[in-house]
This record gives sequence, C-alpha cells and structure tokens, in this order.
Amino acid sequence: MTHNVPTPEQLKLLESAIVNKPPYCSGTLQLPSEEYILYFGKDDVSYRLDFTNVKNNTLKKLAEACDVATFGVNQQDVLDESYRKAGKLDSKFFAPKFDFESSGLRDIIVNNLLEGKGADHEMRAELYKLNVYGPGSFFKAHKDTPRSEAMFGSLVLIYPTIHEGGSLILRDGDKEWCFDSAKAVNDTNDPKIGYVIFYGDVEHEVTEVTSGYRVTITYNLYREPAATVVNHTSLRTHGNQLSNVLETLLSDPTFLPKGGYLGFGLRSDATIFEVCLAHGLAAKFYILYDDGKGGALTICDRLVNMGTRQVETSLACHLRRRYGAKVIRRATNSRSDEYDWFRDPVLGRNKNAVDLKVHWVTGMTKSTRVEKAFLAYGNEASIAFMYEYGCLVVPVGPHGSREQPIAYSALDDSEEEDDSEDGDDSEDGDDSN
Ligand SMILES: O=C(O)CCC(=O)C(=O)O
Ligand SMILES: [Fe+2]
Repeated sequence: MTHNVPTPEQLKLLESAIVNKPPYCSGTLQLPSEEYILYFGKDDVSYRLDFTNVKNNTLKKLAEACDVATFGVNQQDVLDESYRKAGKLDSKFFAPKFDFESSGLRDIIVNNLLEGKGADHEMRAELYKLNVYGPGSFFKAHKDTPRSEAMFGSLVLIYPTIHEGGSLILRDGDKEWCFDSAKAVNDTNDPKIGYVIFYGDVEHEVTEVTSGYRVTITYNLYREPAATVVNHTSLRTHGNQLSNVLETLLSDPTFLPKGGYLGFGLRSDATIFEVCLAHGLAAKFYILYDDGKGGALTICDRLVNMGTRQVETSLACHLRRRYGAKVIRRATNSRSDEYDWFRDPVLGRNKNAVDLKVHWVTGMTKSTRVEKAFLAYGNEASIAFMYEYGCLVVPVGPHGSREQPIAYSALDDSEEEDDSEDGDDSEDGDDSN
C-alpha cells in the first residue's frame, strides 16, 4: 500500500528546488574606450580623466574636488570618519561617458536580480554619487538609504585604477561574500570596469584601501512605475526550478496519493507562494507559534495579540481555543500540555493526533522569528515567551485533482500516525540553504 505521506526523497527534491541565490551579482565589463572617460568639476573649470591612461595628478584633483562623505542615519546625513572615510561628489559635479543602456547591465539586472520578471522598461538606473577612496579610506557596514518606495537596489561601478584593498563585502543574514574589485580591474593592458549590483536590503562595506585610489560611481536602481513594483525580495528564489519539480511531483501518483498539506518555513520571499498559486494550489500564510519549551506547535491564520491577559493553559491550548489555531505537532516535552487536551474529541483520542498534518519541505528560519512575552499562569503569574515564525501551508489535492480543496481529518488519518516523518525539525531555525 502506498502511504499518503511524501517520501523523504520527495520532500528533499522540493527543498532542493528552492535555491537561494546570492543577493548580488558582480563582474567586469569591457567598454568602448571613450566610456572610460569621466568629466568632473565644481565650478567653471572642469577636468577630464581618462581611466585607460590615468594621470596621477588628475586623480589627485578628483580626490581634492570631493567633499567628505557623510552617511545616512535616521534620515539625517552624518559625518563620522570612524564609519565612513572617503571623498564623494554629488552627481551634479561629474559626468561619466559610461552609458548604462549600451553596457549590457540592464539585462544583467533584469535577468539576475529581477529573474526576468517585468518588462525591461520598468527598470531605471539613476546616477547617484562618485566615491574616491585614497589610502586609509573605507566605508563600514551599512545598507543604502532607499530614495523611494520604487528603489530596489544599487549598482556600484569600479573604475580601473591601480590600488590595493577596498574590497566590497556583502552580507545577507549569516552569509557573506567578497568582491575583490581591486583585483578585478587590475589589468592596465586590458582595461575593464568592475560592477556590483545588489538588493537594497543587503548590508555591504568597503574594506580599507591600503594603496592607490579606488574610484567608484553608484547608481540607484528603481522599478517603475511604482504601482507595479514586484517586491524585490520575492525574486530571490529560482522560481522556475521549483515550478518544474512541483509539476513533476504533482503528476506523480505516489506523491501524496490522497492529498495532504505541504509546509514551507518562510524566507524573505514570496516566490514559493507564487509558484504554488500558478499550479492551482491554494497556498496560505500562517504564523507558527512555539512556546520554546517543547509544548505543542500550532499554526494560526492571524497574528495574535496576547495583551495583558493571563494565559491559564498551555500556549497551544490557549491559541487553539481563543484563536482557532491548529495543532500541527504535539508536545515533545514531558511536562507537556497533554492535560489540556484530555477531553478534546480530536486531540484527546491519541497523543499523536493533530489538527492538521503538515509535511515540512523547509524548516522555519530564525530570520522570520519574532519573540513575544506574555503573562503565564503558574503558582504565581510569570512572564513566558512565545516565538512566531512565518510559514506557508499548501493544500495538495489527491492525485488527479491536485487543485481540489482537501479536508483534513485527524481521525481519518490516525492509522498513519506511526509514520516517522513529521515536522519535528520545523522550529529548529534551519537557515541552511
Ligand atoms: O564604493 C563602493 O564600493 C560602495 C559605495 C557605497 O556603498 C555607497 O556609496 O553607499
Ligand atoms: Fe552603500
């Protein structure tokens, strides 16, 4: 008999199709020679700098023309040389011959950062600043200040000057990448311009330049018109791969033959949701509640505000009674909340019974975890904590009619209770991908 649970291999296949790409792309471009030219100046006198043939005194002039760079803190520009030591020019004081439109970068941005979504003309690159980093200059970790709702990222171009240090480090969650731009552009015989493009929520820093001058220009990237902005973070997952794997599994008669529920711990990402909808699966967002002490896990279709109300039962029981939360895993802690379920027609029957059995494809991520305190009841009132995670629960109909809504009944399912697969690791903060 085929069990109505996905095999570990089937779940793994789905999980591995959710590949998170780095949140940036980088490389070098060879430009027509005149595009290495930059004009700058703050008054009637302007200078011409040709990066294919850099004259040190012109480079020095550029450094001298710069203002000391500030950075944005709480909507204000702040000068703090322990944080950012560099020179900068506002866009009215310089004019690169570099042409964004003929550079090929639009395609790179649309295909890599926007995963090909949206018509090209909706993306606009706006020249923003020029930065000069002499020896001892750096820019500590920061995120770029969004200039409008429509801004989704930044483009940094690094001109080919001989220098050392000044790598761009990019961070997203606990992952880190380094683009050694000095190395990328260090070829005097064959000039190239370095580029790094990253999403707006990516933390980045420029390490100290130890010799020479590092010159960069930055562009703000916008999606336009603003009304059709696709949440940029939704584009990080390879949607096509997931879509193909899901397609294969849904047409596989051994995959959840009678239907069931798939669960995905949320990344900062809506692609899984979009892919499921595209396959006719009515994916729904839930909040997973965990008391952090091994009590039962529940999912609830709304955020719960406990206020100052004292909770007199286990967290799971309270959420189930008051907010209609569904128990998806029973307590693992021996001092559990079993007593709470004693008379319950569903949960009282069997210590493994749940309101909804969810087959987790990806676990919860710490990055979506919110910790909240509430008043718990004991011998005396005490503060307890609960942890909220975002997750997506996807009903999958039986083979042959996957889009059909399915009604889960713990009682019907009880003969399969001894299946070893369950959501045990769902709250373990599995950020790995
Ligand atoms: O110069 C660079 O490489 C990065 C500059 C930067 O992060 C900024 O201007 O916000
Ligand atoms: Fe920046």
